Amino acid sequence: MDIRQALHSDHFKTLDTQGLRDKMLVTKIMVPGQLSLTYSHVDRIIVGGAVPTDSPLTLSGGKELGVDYFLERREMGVINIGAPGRITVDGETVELGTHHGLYIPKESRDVSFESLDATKPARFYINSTPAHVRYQLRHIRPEDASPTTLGDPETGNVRTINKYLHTDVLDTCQLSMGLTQLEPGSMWNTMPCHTHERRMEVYFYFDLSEDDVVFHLCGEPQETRHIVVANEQAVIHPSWSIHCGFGTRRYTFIWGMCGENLTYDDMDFIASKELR
Ligand SMILES: O=C[C@H](O)[C@@H](O)CC(=O)C(=O)O
Ligand SMILES: [Zn+2]
Repeated sequence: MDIRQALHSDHFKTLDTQGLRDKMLVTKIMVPGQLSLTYSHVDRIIVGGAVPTDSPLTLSGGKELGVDYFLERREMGVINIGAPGRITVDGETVELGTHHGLYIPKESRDVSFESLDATKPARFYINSTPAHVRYQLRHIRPEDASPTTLGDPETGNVRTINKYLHTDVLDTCQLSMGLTQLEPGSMWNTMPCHTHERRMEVYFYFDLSEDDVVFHLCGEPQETRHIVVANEQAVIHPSWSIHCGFGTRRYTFIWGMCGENLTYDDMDFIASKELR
């Protein structure tokens, strides 16, 4: 696993472009035939992807976490952004179409990821966080994900926020996750932006062509920087950082949060004119 240390805002200020990318950007997520995981010291979130081709991919690596098996003391959220696939958790198989999600509870021992058709693989995006209670395995279909459409064409940010791992949908220990889809012609997400000192957040951008990018904004509100993000890359934010962006074209992203609370609306909004 790629290990990322936590980043202090004083250090953040001193970094150049490559330095920022090395600390915050995760580029190795969707690798055909592989399970790729990055471990962040920020609230110990694990971020990654599984792209099964000819054979199933199995979650292993308990040793790296100092436990007997991966989810011994963790929970996991998965959203499939590829073709249909299936996930088997301790003998129970769930078929996940495009944009279907799965919550896998603590103490799930055997977890494997498969594509229905190896030539059109599933692309499972994964977030996992420490957990201390075992809740229920749960399949979340896009229509279950509590959609809210907001924004305005005038401000270029018409988008639908789908909340997959959210208190209205299911119980989790600390992980929240959802998928936000922008309408054609809308390029901005999360503007006006916010921080939430109580939770860290990871943004994973996808549905971008080879030629398109997202200018992702991060940093303390009065000390912002941008990171140019390509398709299927993620940015890890400590809780002091804003997180928002604009694309060269519309895109979709998955957000995942963990920390002190599960209160989606617990955000401190920042007036755009206050940003520096
Ligand atoms: O804390 C919540 C997260 O930053 C996202 O859910 C915001 C988002 O999807 C959006 O405004 O487009
Ligand atoms: Zn946020």
